Amino acid sequence: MSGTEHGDAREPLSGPPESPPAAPEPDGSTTGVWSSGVSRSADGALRVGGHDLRTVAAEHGTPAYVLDEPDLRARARGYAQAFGSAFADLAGADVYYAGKAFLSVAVARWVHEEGLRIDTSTGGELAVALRAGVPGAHLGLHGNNKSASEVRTALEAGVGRIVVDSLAEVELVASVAAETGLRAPVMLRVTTGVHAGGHEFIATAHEDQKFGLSLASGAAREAVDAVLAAPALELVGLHSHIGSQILDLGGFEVAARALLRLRAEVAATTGVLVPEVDLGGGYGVAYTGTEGTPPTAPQVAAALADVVARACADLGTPAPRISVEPGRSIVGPTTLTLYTVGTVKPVELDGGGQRLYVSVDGGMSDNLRPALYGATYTAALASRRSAARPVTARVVGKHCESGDIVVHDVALPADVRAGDLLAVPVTGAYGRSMASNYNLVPRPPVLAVGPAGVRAIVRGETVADLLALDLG
Ligand SMILES: Cc1ncc(COP(=O)(O)O)c(C=O)c1O
Ligand SMILES: N[C@@H](CCCC[NH3+])C(=O)O
Repeated sequence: MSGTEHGDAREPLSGPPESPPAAPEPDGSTTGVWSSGVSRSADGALRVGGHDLRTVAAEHGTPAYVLDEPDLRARARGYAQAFGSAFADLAGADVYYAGKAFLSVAVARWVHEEGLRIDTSTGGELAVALRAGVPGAHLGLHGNNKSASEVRTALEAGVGRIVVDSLAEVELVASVAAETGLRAPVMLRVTTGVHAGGHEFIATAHEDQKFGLSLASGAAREAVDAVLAAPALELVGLHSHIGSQILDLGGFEVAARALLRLRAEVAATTGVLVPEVDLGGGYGVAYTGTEGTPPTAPQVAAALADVVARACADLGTPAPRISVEPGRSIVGPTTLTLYTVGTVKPVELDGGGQRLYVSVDGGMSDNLRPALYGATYTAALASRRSAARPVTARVVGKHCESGDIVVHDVALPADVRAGDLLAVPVTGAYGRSMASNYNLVPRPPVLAVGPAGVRAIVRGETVADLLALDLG
């Protein structure tokens, strides 16, 4: 069962120019590529929440991630409400925001205030969520290679669930729990064999990859029995995450049915009815506006509730409490990256025609996804409107790699020039969170635009920060 191929590179680096689409105009909706607070002023500049991006750039510099706080809150609230109502007649549901997509103290606080729990996958993410004041009971800890110290911190913080990823980890968590005298609430991550998602590297439930306990090999069932036999462990749930950037929800039914079947078998053979089933995250978003319509939170919730109700009826077991872990679909569309254009270079192509290479002041260090997955984005002039004819452009970064591409193909006005601002939408998920200091480039700030105006919720790094890490 495969999802969309969106996200895979489709085109070699050189080749005949296409006529790529320009970025769609902001329309205030929540289904397009721009967050709902993005608009264009009468003189053609982009604004977020009424704040002119020229002013934002002048005050905070570029590159910068610009996050639309009301949009993020609305998406988080939308998930909480959609799952709350879709599962009201079953055993209820919790939505965990997947912090790996992007986590900061402010974001953790906002999503918590809007009714979400938080899924963390490292001690670092856990520390940020705890600093935000999210109660431990509303946090989960994931990870395929947790350290004893991460497990200890999680137990001491009273996390609601540690999602165990291997048989070795059953032992690790049991031994840390015994040491601390705390009973560990454990979920087991099961690989169901479903292959879904936008790219090989982000599909996570087929057999030949590192995550989870295989259902087919019997490891999942072995882990269930090991947890039930360990006095320091409490089996609170079964978990499956099938992949990311999924636009076709079909794979979730296969995975949910497999988990619910395992739950029914465990109940039949041990008498233990596992109370919760987590169906993971992975709901896709629109990056360019050409990939079809992504599912909305109410559509996802209704589809999953329907699957759970039918599967439980078929199996003759009561419905479990359900949880899900979306990251990208909550934070991705809330953020744009603002860049300043530097060098603009027309390049003659082998097959004839020209491509305009537009270099910006960031690149693969602030958005690794195009280089890692061939992911597609779009871009728009943010500082002015232009009536110049559209040309085939490629937005590239400032790093020493020809694969340092920000936007593979996009129509930009032929007069795009040094000093223009460019906005790349939908960079909120896996942008700042996968950023690096490659070429010793400082990582940009995350600027939140909200009721209090524009403020940095994550400070931009400086060269002094980089030098401070270097001990000579
Ligand atoms: C275990 C787990 N949960 C949740 C997520 C969040 O996925 P997404 O950001 O695609 O919703 C991921 C990432 O794919 C994951 O690995
Ligand atoms: N980092 C990936 C998604 C995988 C996330 C975690 N399983 C992306 O940018 O699409």
